[in-house]
Amino acid sequence: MGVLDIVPAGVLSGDETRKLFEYAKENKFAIPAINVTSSSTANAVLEAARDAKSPIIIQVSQGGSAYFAGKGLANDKQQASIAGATAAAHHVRTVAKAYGVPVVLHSDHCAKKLLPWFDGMLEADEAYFKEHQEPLFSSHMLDLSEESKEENIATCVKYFKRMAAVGLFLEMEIGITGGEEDGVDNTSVDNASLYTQPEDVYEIHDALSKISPNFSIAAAFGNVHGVYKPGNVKLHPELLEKHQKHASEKLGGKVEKPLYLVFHGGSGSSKEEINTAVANGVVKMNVDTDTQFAYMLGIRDFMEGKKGYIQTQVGNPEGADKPNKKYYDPRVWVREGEKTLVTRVKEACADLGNINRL
Ligand SMILES: O=C(CO)COP(=O)(O)O
Ligand SMILES: O=C[C@H](O)COP(=O)(O)O
Ligand SMILES: [Zn+2]
Ligand SMILES: [Zn+2]
Repeated sequence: MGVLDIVPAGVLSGDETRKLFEYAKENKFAIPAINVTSSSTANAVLEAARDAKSPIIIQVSQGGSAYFAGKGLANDKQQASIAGATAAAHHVRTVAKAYGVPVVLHSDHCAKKLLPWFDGMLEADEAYFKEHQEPLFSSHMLDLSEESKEENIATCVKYFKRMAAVGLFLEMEIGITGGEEDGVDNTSVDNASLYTQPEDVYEIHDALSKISPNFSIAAAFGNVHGVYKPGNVKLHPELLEKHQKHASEKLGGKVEKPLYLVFHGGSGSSKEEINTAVANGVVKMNVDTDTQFAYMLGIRDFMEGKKGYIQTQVGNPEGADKPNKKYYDPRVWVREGEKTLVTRVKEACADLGNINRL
């Protein structure tokens, strides 16, 4: 039995997303969530998943969404982020089935000030649901982790009711991810808020499970966005076991790991940290910085290696009359970035045990 016995190829609904996460948790593997910013990066992620025979999560951040629509557009009311997220979703929906893999289509961190972006995506989900009886996306993230716990939970409850009505999955964040996300600077937050407490995690589980089972929790365990030289924030994925134990006890002990947990800041993590996280019920690990670097690598090497062929349209080291069209065509050099991105996404799949899972 494999993932395709549980869920179909193509973009999954919220219910199917939960079924996939349940299967991953039972079989002790997790699925990488890769941030994409263009059809090129999205296609490379799908290509990697197809080659690795793996389900995959494709996500867009607020800034990545705006980029997808075009940096030349105004975004003062989140209009470019809404249009770009919608365009990215339609693109992935259109091509995903051709790659033959199940895809969780997700939007990344949405802080309080970015809620108009969330509202716009939700309206697109609701419109899509009217026509197709399923939402446009599989899942969205709400990140009110910088607000009080009470406000965080209340906001999630409010949105989750509307999301559940159209079959969406919710990811929420409690405890802060360090580093940077979408112009939110968490580089100097208080250390304690980088580690979530089991009681807080259960309080969220209790509030959200009354609405629908289709949600996950990004509980902080020292996560940081970006790759920096080792500092004083240390990743402690072993703490996640406490969340599962506490929730299990509160729920009567029948289910050993009741929570679907999410690992933010996957870039630069050691294999050991990843293994511990997966053993403790992490079903989704976000990777952005490392895949950004990977996409650049192929293009950098091409530009360096073919330097003599990209200075003028005609004339290269092989002769003054030789044409260079085969070198400056973006399908050639952008493709090199796609190839190195494919390799890095496959590595993320391997790290998480997400290989040959279809
Ligand atoms: O958590 C992430 C996106 O939400 C990705 O973090 P990294 O950029 O550190 O991989
Ligand atoms: O939030 C973290 C993700 O890496 C998104 O980053 P971004 O805002 O640079 O797109
Ligand atoms: Zn956050
Ligand atoms: Zn994150």
